[in-house]
Amino acid sequence: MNTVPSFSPLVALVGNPNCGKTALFNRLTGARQKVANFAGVTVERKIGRYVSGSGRTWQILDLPGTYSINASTPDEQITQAVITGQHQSEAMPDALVCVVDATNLRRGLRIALELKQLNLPMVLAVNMMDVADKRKIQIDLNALSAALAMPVVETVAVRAQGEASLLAALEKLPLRLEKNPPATLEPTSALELQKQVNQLLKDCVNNSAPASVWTEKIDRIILHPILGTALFLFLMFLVFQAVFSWAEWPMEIIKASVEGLGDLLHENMSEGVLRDLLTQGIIGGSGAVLVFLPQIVILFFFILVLEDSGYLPRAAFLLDRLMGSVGLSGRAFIPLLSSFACAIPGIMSTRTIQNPRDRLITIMIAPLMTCSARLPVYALIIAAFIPNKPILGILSLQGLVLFILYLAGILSAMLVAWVMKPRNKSTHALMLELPDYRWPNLRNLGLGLWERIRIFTTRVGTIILALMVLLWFLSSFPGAPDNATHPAIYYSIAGMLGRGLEVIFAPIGFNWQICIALVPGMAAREVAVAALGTVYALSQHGDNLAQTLQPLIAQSWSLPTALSLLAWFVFAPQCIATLSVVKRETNSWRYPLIMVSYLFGLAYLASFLTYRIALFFLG
Ligand SMILES: Nc1nc2c(ncn2[C@@H]2O[C@H](COP(=O)(O)OP(=O)(O)OP(=O)(O)O)[C@@H](O)[C@H]2O)c(=O)[nH]1
Ligand SMILES: [Mg+2]
Repeated sequence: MNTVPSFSPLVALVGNPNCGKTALFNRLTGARQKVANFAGVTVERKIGRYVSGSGRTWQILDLPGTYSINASTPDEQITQAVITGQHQSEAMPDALVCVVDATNLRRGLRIALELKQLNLPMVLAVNMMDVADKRKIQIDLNALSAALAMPVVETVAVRAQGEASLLAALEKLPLRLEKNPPATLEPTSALELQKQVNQLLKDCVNNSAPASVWTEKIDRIILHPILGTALFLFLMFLVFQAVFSWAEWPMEIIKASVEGLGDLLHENMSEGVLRDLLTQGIIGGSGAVLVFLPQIVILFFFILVLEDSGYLPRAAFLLDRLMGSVGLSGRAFIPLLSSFACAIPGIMSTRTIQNPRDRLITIMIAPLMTCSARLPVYALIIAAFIPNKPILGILSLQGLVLFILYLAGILSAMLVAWVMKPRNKSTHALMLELPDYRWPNLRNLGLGLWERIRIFTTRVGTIILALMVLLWFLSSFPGAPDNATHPAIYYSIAGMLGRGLEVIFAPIGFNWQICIALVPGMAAREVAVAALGTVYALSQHGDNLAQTLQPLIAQSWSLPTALSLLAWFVFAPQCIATLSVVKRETNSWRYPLIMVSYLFGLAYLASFLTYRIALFFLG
């Protein structure tokens, strides 16, 4: 009988940022952690496992990339703490896999030499060998292995079986069952390290080919102050145009299916509470959000392509001056850009910012970047109130309005950053790595989009659904009195709440139906759309249920109200999940509280001005 080894070693993947650690981790463990072509993608430790041929279970730890084991940023500190056994909740690893980028060995070998001092069993994985081969970089793995006195393997983390050699090397690694005591590091001088690296490169690497020619050529345009900036603006604009024009027909299909389902239930079920709950509460509510799936997918398509191509750090360079003028560090660019997807990963990736004050400012303004959950709200109101007419022949007016809303968020963020900026701040040059351009990996792109579809539909099917059922009950009971002049919802618990809130929000043009929707909208912003769907489905007299949300609000809101609501959502105090992440990252309640209050204030002010000005001009 075979005995299965019971000891499951903990192996940590360590190395420079952007060398492919997470790609390897995903390959080994079947996980789907985020992989992208810029430094600082992974900012927290992630654990996974795989079972090797011998039956042994290995625990694999993916860590944030680091340039040296002497950490300077909060994400690097995590890596340092884990590998030296000082992390509070993580045991010291039993072995290390040092991942290096074959096209950037000079930097990779530096950290390999540093890690070697920890005296842990270690394998060197020379990754990106496909790229190195193309560039005719020859690496003598045997010589490197002999010089470093450790197994050296080549890997291609983006190719099937690209990790096989690493698995084989791990199996052969002599592992001790008892843990080493935490190592005390004796820092080697930078000069000494450099000397050793130079020697290794001389003995083991034959690199006569120049660096990527393509990258240099493309950069001449993309990093050009005028051409590059124009291209950046064009790209951003393209995204918003695409969100509206490409999404049209898939949205029609979803809308028709949702409506068809509603009609089917309405016709085939007998009248009663259950039918109302299903058609008005669930289909009217969750269905109203589901329609926006295509727009979300298109937005993420662009984000993922930009992330994987290597464009993002370049955009950070282009905008560094502009950001510096309001006191933001160029490093804030990527966290802020990620916040367009969702503020939560954006806020987490501020861990790559070294200066605590810079980091705090970035956290505080991250929610002003329009997250994808707000897209349904914008899209709903824009589609209902902004005519779908072309301007200058090619641009759509709806896309332009969406662009302006995003821009309004960005400009207010810069204003807030400027207000928070320390007055005597010395500016320092932006040090960011520019990775080589890469074709976005199709599998990655597909997985990334699938992940988004899954997250979105899960939200529709769980939190939004649950809230809509609750809202439906609150909006249906108690029923209308006998002499009712309004629809029943007006007299319900939710109706009373909405009418109470209307006192506060009437000056900015919100009716009681909108006020009801604002409350569950705090759980997640797209819920506001679902809630409007339910509330308006219930506000209907008689049997004209077939009407979907968009024509309903077009009939019942004035244009100033619609504009005011758009302005509200540029600032709309963020969802509870964001606040709890701010609490965690800043370690206090102070900043989430400041954040809610200042955003609420700004939202109210912006809506008030918008409403009043619109009333003045539009009557
Ligand atoms: N061609 C090629 N690309 C690779 C390989 N390994 C990783 N990549 C790509 O390199 C980029 C960086 O990969 P990640 O796995 O995110 O790198 P990381 O080391 O986890 O980076 P951080 O989390 O920022 O420290 C991605 O665009 C990957 O698709 C490889 O072997 N060959
Ligand atoms: Mg990573």
